[in-house]
Order: sequence, then structure tokens, then C-alpha cells
Amino acid sequence: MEQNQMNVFREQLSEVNLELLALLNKRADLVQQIGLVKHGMKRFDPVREREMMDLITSHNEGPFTNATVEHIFKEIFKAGLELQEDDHSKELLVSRKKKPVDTVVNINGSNIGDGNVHLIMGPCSVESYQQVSQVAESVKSKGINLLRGGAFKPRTSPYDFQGLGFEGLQILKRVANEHDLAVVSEIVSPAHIEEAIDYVDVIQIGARNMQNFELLKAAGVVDKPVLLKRGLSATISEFINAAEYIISRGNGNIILCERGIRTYEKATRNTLDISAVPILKQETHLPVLVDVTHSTGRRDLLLPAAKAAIAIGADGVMAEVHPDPAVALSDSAQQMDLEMFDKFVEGLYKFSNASGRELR
Ligand SMILES: C=C(O[C@@H]1C=C(C(=O)O)C=C[C@H]1O)C(=O)O
Repeated sequence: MEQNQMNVFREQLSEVNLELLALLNKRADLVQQIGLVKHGMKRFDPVREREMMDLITSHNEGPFTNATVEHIFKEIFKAGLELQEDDHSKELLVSRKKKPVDTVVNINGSNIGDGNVHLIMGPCSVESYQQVSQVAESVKSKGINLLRGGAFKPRTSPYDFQGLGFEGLQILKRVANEHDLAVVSEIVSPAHIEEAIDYVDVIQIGARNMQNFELLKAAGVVDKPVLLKRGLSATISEFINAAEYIISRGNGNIILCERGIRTYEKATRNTLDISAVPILKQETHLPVLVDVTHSTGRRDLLLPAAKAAIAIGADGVMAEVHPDPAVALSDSAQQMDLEMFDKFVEGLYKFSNASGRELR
């Protein structure tokens, strides 16, 4: 008899569960509608949540206490807000939901995002014609087409080498022309973008400028690929939104670059957030590179980190090479010399081929 009674209650409970489910989803539909109307407005509205909560608790007749009811509804509000955030992220122009096919960025014939592994190599800073030329020769001899080099250097200390500026860009262009290479170089000021596009094939926006919104907007209105590096302490969502600034102005030729994030770990310069690569590739349609030099800050880790990048699906790897790192004007501890560079590319070549991807 008692067993029968329990079964009856349980059946009723199951029905109530389904009613609750239907009501929760009815609520979710309404929350989504509100989310659509909220376009451009802040989605989290604590005042509205407080009003709803007060109305709910004022009608509470138990047996649940107000504290329990508040706890349950807070979770429901939270889930509603997440739904709105989720819908919003799908609306982003960089999002995979908006454009399911991969964006392939063409840099003078090198197609970043085409499934092969592309290397961007060169010195940290442009120091002289000789120095860049020596590296460029080695880069080209390996069939690599993309040369990096810093002319504008945002350094932590104002007393450190700040780069050669436009003179550095001129050196890069001259060397690139001589060796048929494409130039990737960082630009730090919106005012320099127009002039710099005559010298560079890719505008790099560095980690320290990832949220320099005026620079992002300026890079968004020119017809030049942009390599956007993740900020030192930027979340993946902030990184994606930084790319959205560029694409929202019209320039969709964006390459994302994971370069390590700041954590408590001191064994490496930064912590390479390797899982950011597949997340960025799932969430966006943009190609993703890994900068193994700045993420690790250690020569001995460049090859293993680059292999990890390839294994996890990165579209390319960026690393620094200097003819004589010991006397480099910046980042001397982490740049490869030319001999090490040979071994690095050799190692990557084998690894890449074994995983069925061509190294370019
Ligand atoms: C639904 C809204 O958006 C958000 C989600 C809420 C919810 O799920 O209850 C409440 C307030 C906002 O934080 C709204 O503003 O009304």
C-alpha cells in the first residue's frame, strides 16, 4: 500500500519536473528575446535581478525558505545571462558560428590557414642591414617566406633599446626585396599605420597593444593583413573581442597569435596556453599561430613547444633568430643563433611531415 502511495507521488513529481522544464525553457526563450533587444547594451542587469528576486520572495509561502529560493533563482538568472552572452558571441564577425569556413590569409602567396604549417622567423629587433640580411638569407634557404623583425619596440624599460623606427622598416623592406620575403613587423601607433603599410606585408599588433582600441580600429581600415598577439593577461574572450575591433572596421585578414600568458610560474618567461589554439580555432574562423620565443623565453624549449603547437593544430609558428644572440639589443637570452635555427627547422620539418602537414 505504502509502496503504491510512493509511486503515485513519484509519478506526480516526474510530471512537475517536466512542467518545470517547460517553464524554464519558456523563460529561456524570453531571456533570449530580451537579449536581442539589448543589442549594444550591457547584458548583466543586477537591478532587474534584485526586483525579480524581491517579487519572488515576497510571494514565497514555503516550505522552501527565502534563502533557498534566492539560491535557486540566482542560478536560473545566471543561466539566463549565460544564454544571452552565448548568443552574443555567436553574432561576432570573427566567430565560427557566423562564418563556418576557415579564413585563409594570403601574404604574398603564403596562405596562412591553408592546413600547412607556416613559419615566421627573424630577429627580435632590427639592428642593422647586415644583421637582418644574414638572418634573411638563412630563412630563405629553408624555403621560408615570412620574415619578422621589430622596428618599433615597446620595451618594459624606457631606457632599453626602443628600435630603429621607420629606418628599421626600410632595412626590412630592402632585405625582403633582395630575398623575396614578406615582412611582418609591429606597429605601435595608429598614426604610423598609413605610412607603415608601404613597408610591411603584415601589421603586427603586439601583446602590450592588444587592447589599444584606437590602434585596432586603425588597423581595421587598411587593406593589409594583421597579426594580432594575445595580451599578457588577456582572456581568450578579450582576445577574440580585440580581433572583432579589427574585423568590424572592414579588415578580415587577421591572424591570431598565442604568445603565452602571465602566471605565477617562473620557469618560463610566460606560460604557453597551448589549449588556447584549438579553442580559438573552434570559436573563430581565423588562423592561429604560436610564438614559441615569447611564450617560453627559453631556447631549449623552442623546438618542443613548436612541435606541441603543430600537434594541437596551430597554423604556424613564430620564433626569433639572431646571427649573434649574445650581443642582441633585445631578448638576447631567447633568440636562436643560425646553427640552432638549422636544427630547429630540421626538427620541425620531420615532425610536420610525420603529421601529414607541409612546413612552409
Ligand atoms: C533577462 C534579462 O537579462 C539578464 C538575465 C536575467 C535573467 O535571466 O533573469 C536577468 C537580468 C539580466 O541580468 C533582463 O535584463 O531582463
